[in-house]
Amino acid sequence: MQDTAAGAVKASDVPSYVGHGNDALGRENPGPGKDVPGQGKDVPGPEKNIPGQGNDDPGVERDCRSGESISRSAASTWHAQIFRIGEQRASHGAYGPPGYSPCPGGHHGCHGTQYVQPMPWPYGHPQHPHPPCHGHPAAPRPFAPLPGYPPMPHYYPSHGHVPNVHYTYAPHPHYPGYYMPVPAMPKQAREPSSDEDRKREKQEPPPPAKFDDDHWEEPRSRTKLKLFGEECSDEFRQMWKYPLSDESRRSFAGYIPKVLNEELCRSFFTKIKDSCEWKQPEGAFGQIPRKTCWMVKGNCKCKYRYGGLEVQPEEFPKWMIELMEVVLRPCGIAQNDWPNSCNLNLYEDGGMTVGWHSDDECLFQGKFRDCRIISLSLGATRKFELRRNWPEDREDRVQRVVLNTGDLLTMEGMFQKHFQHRVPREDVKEPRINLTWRWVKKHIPDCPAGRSRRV
Ligand SMILES: O=C(O)CCC(=O)C(=O)O
Ligand SMILES: [Fe+2]
Repeated sequence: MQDTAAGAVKASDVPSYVGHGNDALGRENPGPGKDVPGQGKDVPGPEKNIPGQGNDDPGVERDCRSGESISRSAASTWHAQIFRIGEQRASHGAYGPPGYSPCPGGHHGCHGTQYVQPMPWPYGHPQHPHPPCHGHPAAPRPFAPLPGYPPMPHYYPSHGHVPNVHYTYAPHPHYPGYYMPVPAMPKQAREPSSDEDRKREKQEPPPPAKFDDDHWEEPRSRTKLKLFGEECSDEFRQMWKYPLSDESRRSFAGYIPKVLNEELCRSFFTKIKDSCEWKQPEGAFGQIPRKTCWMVKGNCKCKYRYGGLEVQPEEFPKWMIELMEVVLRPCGIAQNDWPNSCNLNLYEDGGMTVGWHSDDECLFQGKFRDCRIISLSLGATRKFELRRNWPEDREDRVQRVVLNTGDLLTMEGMFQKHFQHRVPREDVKEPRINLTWRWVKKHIPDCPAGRSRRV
């Protein structure tokens, strides 16, 4: 693919105004255009004036783990709005959009005092080569895929493999053949299906190809996928429940209440809370609304990257091995096959959350093959919700599992491809810790654990 006028995309070039809104803590995310190259930081972004997309939208819903918020209305329309800046500027004629001073430069044909007619091309387009000026934001520039990343044939509603950025590609609306990075597009909950929702649904990205008329994925009878609840020893088999068993999508969520007794829950909770080096990193839209820690086995050096943030690995401490011995027993996994990583979250109270997302990062390969994730909850009771990416008729409900201290939950099969999950905000005062054990299947290129695996 040839390079564009804008050159190859760097993570820092990715427009930061997409998916804006309030974050989970009610703060304003960076407004549109604030980081647009060549544009002053204090320039108000034009989308602030777009009805239904303002930061005061009551329907704000946080999505993806970067902590960003996307209002229901905005989330489905921001894709179109990426390029609305140019159109909006033009439609405001001589005076520019509200909040912008007229352009004294008078660029004939585009905007300012000499405005003649709408300019259909954004800044940066060969037909519109002006630099941004006087508060008129630069329109987003076209992006070529990163070197080594083939263009995606169509929009895919999940995380692209752009290092360190939780982005995917969408075809550029003005440059045929070019693709631009956009944040993972969250699917909207389908419960209230208004006309508006239905209209939006039409714009939604196409679902992946199905295996056959009746199955999204190759059925388990052929792939031989075994669930934890089937592989475990007899003494545990009765304990397993599968609140989600979607054979067509080969996606499952398993559950065992109280794999740890109260005393163990309390002692592990205190140990983990006090000994972890909790971080609250900045994602693409500000600090994430929870604390986190990423632990790995042995010499693995894989960082955990999602939502534009990166968490450095810490080696499994002694208590982790002790905890895994207890928690993984009902899963029937031999110690040699234990998960090699664990993501830990600390929710200090009900205001701390994780938004709709899938654990579909490249490390775990969950979008491409069966993937198992085992989660343990400690401390406050919180709700865990899940929803389908591509619901069919009568499949449109969000499902909910209430997770108490000591409860185990699993996500198995192709769950990360077909489902999203979240822990929503709640009126809870007490803290909760969650551990999710995972198998890193694809180590980062310089990771010694990846190298030794291949030898
Ligand atoms: O806290 C939970 O139960 C879920 C955490 C989670 O989804 C994650 O860490 O990816
Ligand atoms: Fe997750």
